[in-house]
Amino acid sequence: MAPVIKKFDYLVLGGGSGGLASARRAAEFGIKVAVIEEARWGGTCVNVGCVPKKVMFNTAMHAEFIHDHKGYGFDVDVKGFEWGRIKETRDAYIKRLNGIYETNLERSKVEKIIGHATFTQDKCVEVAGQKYVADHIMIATGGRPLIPQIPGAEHGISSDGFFELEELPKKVVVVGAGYIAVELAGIFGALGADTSLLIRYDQVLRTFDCMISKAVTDNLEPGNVKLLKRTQISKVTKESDGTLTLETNTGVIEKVNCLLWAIGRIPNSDTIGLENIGVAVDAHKNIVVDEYQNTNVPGIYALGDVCGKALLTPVAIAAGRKLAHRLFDGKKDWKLDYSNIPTVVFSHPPVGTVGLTEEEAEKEYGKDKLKIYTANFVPMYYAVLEHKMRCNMKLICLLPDEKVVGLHMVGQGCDEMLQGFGVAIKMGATKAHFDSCVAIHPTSSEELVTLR
Ligand SMILES: Cc1cc2nc3c(=O)[nH]c(=O)nc-3n(C[C@H](O)[C@H](O)[C@H](O)COP(=O)(O)OP(=O)(O)OC[C@H]3O[C@@H](n4cnc5c(N)ncnc54)[C@H](O)[C@@H]3O)c2cc1C
Ligand SMILES: NC(=O)C1=CN([C@@H]2O[C@H](COP(=O)(O)OP(=O)(O)OC[C@H]3O[C@@H](n4cnc5c(N)ncnc54)[C@H](OP(=O)(O)O)[C@@H]3O)[C@@H](O)[C@H]2O)C=CC1
Ligand SMILES: N[C@@H](CCC(=O)N[C@@H](CSSC[C@H](NC(=O)CC[C@H](N)C(=O)O)C(=O)NCC(=O)O)C(=O)NCC(=O)O)C(=O)O
Repeated sequence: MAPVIKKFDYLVLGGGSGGLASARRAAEFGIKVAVIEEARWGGTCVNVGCVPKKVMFNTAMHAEFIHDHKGYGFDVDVKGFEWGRIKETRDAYIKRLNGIYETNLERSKVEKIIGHATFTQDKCVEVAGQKYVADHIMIATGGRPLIPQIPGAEHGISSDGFFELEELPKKVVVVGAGYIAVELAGIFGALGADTSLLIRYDQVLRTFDCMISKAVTDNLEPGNVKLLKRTQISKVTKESDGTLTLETNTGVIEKVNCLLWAIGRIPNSDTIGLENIGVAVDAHKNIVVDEYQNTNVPGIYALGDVCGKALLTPVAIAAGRKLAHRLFDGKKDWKLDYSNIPTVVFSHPPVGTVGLTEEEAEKEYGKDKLKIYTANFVPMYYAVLEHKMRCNMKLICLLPDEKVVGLHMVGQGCDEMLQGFGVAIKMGATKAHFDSCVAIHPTSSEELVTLR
């Protein structure tokens, strides 16, 4: 006899950032909620994304600061760096977080279902032979790294594999020009690996403001990352000594210990039986949703990376919580406003950006309607050091009242500097509002309120 179909008020596919946040918020409203997860609680962010990446970024920051100790008068001998040790403590931290997330679900009275979820033709969700139904079903199955279709590509790893590395590879090649490529190449470089970054064009982060793109590209080599422009791999061969030989359009790269693909991600929408229920996806397999996270099928919603828009943890969390309030808390109009989402790239030094790029602003409003303010300075931290990492800032203002429509910066501390400015911009701040705030001295952030 077939097992009885279990019914919930709210069924969530995916126990990552969006799924967990939405499920737990929904459970606060006294309804019956379940979340299905096939791997580890916490999803990409906790297990193979933001969290372990930030630990490694912090590790890399230590490596950078060690070089600066001498300039500040310290006589410090570095005897070595143990990748294995930070990996062990990092793994233990992630394991603790997995447990915390599991306990949080139990505390919130959200039922946990372990296994791979797929939609069936009879409009159920099936996990390991058990069927489930719900009045409201939300898909937050995230995405996975893209691996190119070239001979030998399987000898490379993705960002997932980065977190499995047991030691710092001697010679590394990272391929890609986005967030992940820049962040992971920066970490490898700072920690002392012979690191090359292969990009298809002339700059990294090409979708960012041109100032950011140029500054981050220029900062790669001083950050111990060799940049190979207009270079694409056509074939990867694994040699008998275990190293990789890469054939590219600009030459052969030999004796590579680690090849890392960071060329984008694809949504996990093709493994969940969407065809059985007719949920629409776009040409990139992103689930198509409206501004309320509704798919084309009533009662089925999607959010986070699987929708392909602003692939960031706080976006998935915020969309998930808003949806829970809309469906179960009577907040009929609640939805996430996807405009002015602040974001940081943990490059060396980091990037902070919110709002329109200069190119986007020109396209939307016309060049003559904009006033652009910039700053380019050496932060005081470097005053007593031989090496200098400049800080670049840009404020894009819309005339006549100079409403700030874009803020871009790259430099030491810009990661932590952005959130407050993000609030101001979300409130509709003008240049005059920025100017009316007295500077905090001496900080890099004061430059943003004294621009002329
Ligand atoms: C290397 C890296 C670094 C990043 N750094 C940052 C950062 O610094 N800041 C930031 O904001 N964002 C960062 N991100 C992006 C961030 O991790 C994602 O935007 C976020 O995790 C998306 O959340 P989600 O809920 O949409 O999906 P996920 O967190 O990916 O969760 C999806 C979950 O669904 C599960 N799942 C998939 N299919 C099924 C199925 N059929 N059945 C059951 N379970 C299933 C998966 O196992 C997974 O646990 C980073 C990403 C990567 C890869
Ligand atoms: N700090 C944060 O908040 C982080 C956020 N994330 C999120 O995860 C998302 C995914 O990251 P990521 O995988 O870096 O993707 P991105 O979309 O950021 O970047 C991928 C880049 O790789 C380049 N590329 C594409 N195809 C190829 C190819 N065949 N060969 C070489 N290069 C190629 C493209 O740049 P080009 O066209 O110039 O070649 C493309 O922009 C990010 O967009 C971000 O939203 C990830 C990490 C950190
Ligand atoms: N922002 C601080 C705090 C870091 C932090 O949030 N730590 C997390 C690490 S996992 S980071 C995983 C990520 N969390 C967040 O992004 C933090 C969420 C924010 N505080 C909020 O509530 O909106 C996420 O995917 N969340 C989904 C969800 O919370 O439902 C933690 O310890 N969490 C334990 C706990 O929550 O009890 C920092 O960077 O130091």
